[in-house]
Amino acid sequence: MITMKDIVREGHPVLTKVAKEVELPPTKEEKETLQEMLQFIKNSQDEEIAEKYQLRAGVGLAAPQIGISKRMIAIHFQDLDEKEYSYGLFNPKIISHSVAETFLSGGEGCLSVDREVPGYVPRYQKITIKATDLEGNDVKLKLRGYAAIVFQHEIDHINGVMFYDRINKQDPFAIPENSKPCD
Ligand SMILES: O=C(O)C[C@@H](Cc1ccccc1)[C@H](O)SCc1ccccc1
Ligand code: NI
Repeated sequence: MITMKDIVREGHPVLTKVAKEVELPPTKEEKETLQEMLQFIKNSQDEEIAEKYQLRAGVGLAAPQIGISKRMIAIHFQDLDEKEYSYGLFNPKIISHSVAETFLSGGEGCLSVDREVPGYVPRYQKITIKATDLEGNDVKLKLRGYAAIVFQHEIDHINGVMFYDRINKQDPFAIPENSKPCD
């Protein structure tokens, strides 16, 4: 079972490397790892389990965050319309995106960053991604708003990009052109 001791923290080189494509079909071990990543996110949202194992709540996790430099991400959350997103994905890729941008007015956090980093993180408002899921199916997801933000945060991780890399250094709260807050 993955717990916080398995989460790599900022400063570790694996977080700023571009992770390797997973050769498909994935090995049994790669599938098990991705399943464990998804289970960690679900556990982190379960009050009792999170309390018992002192898990920090998360909605996504990328393999580099557990020290594995492979293109695998796990995402689990319900958006405000109660739509559930629960995916373990191999080799996710953004194949198209809007010009328009968005951001969370409260900024972003990260399970690998044990500090507050204030500022808006500009993200695309809409994205289309393709990937392979845990059952080996090709998936194509059209995402917008908060879901688009979560998936972009996790895809950044497999490209070695941390959320604070995207914050405007001169003015962290500058509102990017052609953007609107997501919340
Ligand atoms: O570190 C991670 O990759 C998990 C992040 C993902 C994330 C952060 C900010 C915005 C979108 C996605 C964690 O989920 S950070 C903690 C958290 C928990 C619940 C809701 C939002 C963020
Ligand atoms: Ni993160």
